[in-house]
Amino acid sequence: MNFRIGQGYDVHTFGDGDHVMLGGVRVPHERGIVAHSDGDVVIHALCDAMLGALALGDIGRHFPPGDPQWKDANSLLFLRHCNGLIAGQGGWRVGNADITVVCERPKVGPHADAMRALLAAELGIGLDAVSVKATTSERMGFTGRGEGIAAMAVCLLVKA
Ligand SMILES: Nc1ccn([C@@H]2O[C@H](COP(=O)(O)O)[C@@H](O)[C@H]2O)c(=O)n1
Ligand SMILES: C[C@@]1(CO)OP(=O)(O)OP(=O)(O)OC[C@H]1O
Repeated sequence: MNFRIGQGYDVHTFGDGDHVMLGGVRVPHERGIVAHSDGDVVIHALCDAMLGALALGDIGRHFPPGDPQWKDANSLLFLRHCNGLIAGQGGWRVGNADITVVCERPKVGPHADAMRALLAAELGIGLDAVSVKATTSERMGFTGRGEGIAAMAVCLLVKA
């Protein structure tokens, strides 16, 4: 078995709106997200981790932020594309992924299992191979002040 590891990080600011997309799940919130796509920081961080594991650049290289075709795009499209990309590099797949969301609110915990199920299904891997966690910043910094939301992802790619 061959292994590669990658990490990813993404941040978006809160803006007008009534929900945030996290891990493909619509989470009700009194703010929305400012982004070119749907601004799903969980998926963006995961895509960057998958791309990084094979040194394939980053999400902005594959889906340029100025490209109108990605306006309001569902980020699951990006994940599907990245999963196909790594498979096409000789048969890599995600062995497991571990994601941490950083925000004071919304509460992520009640939605984490739905995110895990969606991401695992999209990647074609087991539920136990996808972890979604959350933490606050104890009211410090930009996430602590509620200005934005961040996510970090680590993933292991495996190939027989
Ligand atoms: N947006 C968030 C933030 C945190 N949680 C859950 O609360 C726990 C405690 O967070 P601390 O930052 O005080 O350590 C954390 O372990 C998560 O279970 C959450 O669901 N959503
Ligand atoms: C996802 C893309 C797609 O245009 O744009 P955004 O939704 O703004 O997200 P970001 O993580 O800032 O940049 C990456 C872009 O590829």
